[in-house]
Amino acid sequence: MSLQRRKLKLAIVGCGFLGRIVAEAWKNGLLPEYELVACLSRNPESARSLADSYKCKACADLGELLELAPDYVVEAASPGAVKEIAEAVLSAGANLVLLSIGALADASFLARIEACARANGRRVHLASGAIGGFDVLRTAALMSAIEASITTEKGPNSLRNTAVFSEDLLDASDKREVFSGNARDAIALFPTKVNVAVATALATAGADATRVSINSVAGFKGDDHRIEVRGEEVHVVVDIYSRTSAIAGWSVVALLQNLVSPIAF
Ligand SMILES: NC(=O)C1=CN([C@@H]2O[C@H](COP(=O)(O)OP(=O)(O)OC[C@H]3O[C@@H](n4cnc5c(N)ncnc54)[C@H](OP(=O)(O)O)[C@@H]3O)[C@@H](O)[C@H]2O)C=CC1
Ligand SMILES: O=C([O-])CC(=O)C(=O)O
Repeated sequence: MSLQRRKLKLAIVGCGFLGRIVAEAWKNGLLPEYELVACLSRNPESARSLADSYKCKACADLGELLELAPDYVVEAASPGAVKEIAEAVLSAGANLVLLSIGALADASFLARIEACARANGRRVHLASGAIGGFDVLRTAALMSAIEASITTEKGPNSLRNTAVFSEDLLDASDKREVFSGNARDAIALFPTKVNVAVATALATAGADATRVSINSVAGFKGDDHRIEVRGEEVHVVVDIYSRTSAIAGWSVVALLQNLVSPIAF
C-alpha cells in the first residue's frame, strides 16, 4: 500500500541503457505509485524512442520537462548533465534521483546543490547504483575514525577510451592495477566509469581520503567492487559482482519503491 493518494509524476533525463530499465520497470507495474510523464535526452531521437515505447512526453529541453511539474526527476545521463540540470530541477520543486554521482566530487557544486535542495524543500537521492551498503558504510563512518577503500576489477575492454588502456591489457596473464589514488583523482581520470568510487567516498571518508584501486583482469566479464571500511570497532566489507551495469538501473527502481513504501529501508 502506498503512502500518498495521487500518483507521483516521474521524469527521466538520459534515455540510454539505465534510463530504459527504469521506464521498463514502470511499464511492468513495479512502480504503481508513479506516472511516467516525460523524458529528455541529449539527442532528441533517444528521447522520442523512449517516449514512444512508454507513452510519455519527449521533451525538447529541460524547461519543457519542468513545465510538467514532475515530483521526481531520475538522472541517468552523465556527470556533466547533473551539473547542467540539478539546480533548475530542485528550484522547480522536483526531487532528484542521481546515478551520475561522480558530479558530486566537485565540492563547490555539492555545496550549491545542497543549499538549493534545502532552500526549495527538496531532496537529492543517491541511487546505490552498481554498489550498495550505504547504510552500513555511513554507520561505520559515524562510530570512529575510519579507513575507506574501494577496489574494482574490470575486464580491459571496459577501460577502452580511457587514459589507462593499452592493448597488452587484453592478454595479460596477471591482474594489472591501472589506477591507484583517491576518489577525486579517480573520477577526474574516468569521468563516467567510477561513480561508485565517489558514492563510496560520500558515504565514508570523503573524496580525498577514500582510496581507489582499479584493476584490469584479462577475460573478466563485468565489474567487481570490493568496498572496505575499517573503524575501531567495525570492519565492513561490501563486495558486489555484476555481469552488466543493469544493477544500477534496478537500484533506481528499488529507491523509488522505498520512497513510497510504508516500510522503508
Ligand atoms: N552510480 C553508479 O553506480 C553507476 C552510474 N552510471 C552512470 O549512469 C549514467 C547513465 O548510464 P547508461 O544508461 O549506462 O549510459 P548510456 O550512455 O546508455 O545512456 C546515457 C543517456 O544519456 C544521454 N545524455 C548524455 N548526456 C546528456 C545530457 N547532458 N543531457 C541529457 N541526456 C544526456 C545520452 O545521450 P543521447 O541522448 O545522445 O543518446 C544517453 O541516451 C552514466 O553517467 C553512468 O556513468 C552507470 C553505472 C553505474
Ligand atoms: O557499472 C559499474 O560497475 C560502475 C560504473 O560504471 C560507475 O561507477 O559509473
